[in-house]
Amino acid sequence: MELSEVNRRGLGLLGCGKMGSALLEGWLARGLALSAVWVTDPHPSDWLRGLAAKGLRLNEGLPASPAIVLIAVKPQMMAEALPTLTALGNGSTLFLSVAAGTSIAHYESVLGAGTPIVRAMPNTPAAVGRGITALIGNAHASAEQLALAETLLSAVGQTVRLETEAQIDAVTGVSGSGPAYVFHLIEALAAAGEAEGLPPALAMQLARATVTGAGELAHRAPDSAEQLRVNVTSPGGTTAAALKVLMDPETGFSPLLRRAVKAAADRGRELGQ
Ligand SMILES: NC(=O)C1=CN([C@@H]2O[C@H](COP(=O)(O)OP(=O)(O)OC[C@H]3O[C@@H](n4cnc5c(N)ncnc54)[C@H](OP(=O)(O)O)[C@@H]3O)[C@@H](O)[C@H]2O)C=CC1
Ligand SMILES: O=C(O)[C@@H]1CCC=N1
Repeated sequence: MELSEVNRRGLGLLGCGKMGSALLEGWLARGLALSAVWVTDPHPSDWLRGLAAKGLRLNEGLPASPAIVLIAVKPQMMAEALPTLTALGNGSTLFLSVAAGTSIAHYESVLGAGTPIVRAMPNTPAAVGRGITALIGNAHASAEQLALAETLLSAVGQTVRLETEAQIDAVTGVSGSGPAYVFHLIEALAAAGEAEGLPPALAMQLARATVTGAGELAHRAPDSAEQLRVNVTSPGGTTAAALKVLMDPETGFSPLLRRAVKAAADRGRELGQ
């Protein structure tokens, strides 16, 4: 099943906020027809309204048997939103969920045990084609349906298949939530620059360019992250002085990120209860 099949049978989107929009934007850029998209969202953005004026179906329900339905509502809205989709369960429609926490077993219990489901965890760099999405299907998702989910998700970045659903909470802690840690790094780096006497705008410009530049270098260079770090670090120099603080085994980055990623993964597990 390829994009032509989606254009023929349609794609439903339940919840089109930050993540749903990022994915939809990428798919439209890759050839998904506006006329094949049905979106349900109580407060559509101006962008969505603009697309509706050009042929996307907004809050008009769903087609009789869409190839795929993307579920992109917050886990907290799931109890209200999911029952609206039960008529499509146990059929040939693939459900693709990006919601943190909500398990495949939960979808099966609401939509029907024979429903093809792919659970995925993307991230917001998908909006610029640089996301990474981990995915796993249930027993009823065919090889073609998994391939379709992968085709769609690879339109907005890299994809990886998981071996077990249990891995997805750790994935959420690393890459799903991860962009927020990096944006906070920019904020914290800029604040530290200000504390060293730089004007706020200059500190922010330096911090943002440094994080995005280092990210691009990590993306393009063949070297390991460790080697890229070593390349910046002159013996006895300024970077070594900073890394002594950041690589402290008790108070440095590693134990801090370990706690942060654990908190995110634990919250994912909690949302799944
Ligand atoms: N943001 C991210 O970085 C990532 C998010 N996710 C997952 O994606 C999902 C969506 O997150 P995100 O896009 O950030 O959240 P948003 O709040 O931006 O988007 C959710 C959208 O769903 C709408 N909505 C609420 N209730 C319903 C309903 N009953 N039917 C249809 N639509 C409804 C919301 O409308 P309103 O605002 O009016 O309530 C909103 O537009 C979550 O499950 C999250 O776990 C996964 C990976 C990364
Ligand atoms: O914060 C959240 O719960 C979602 C899941 C991953 C990123 N955002």
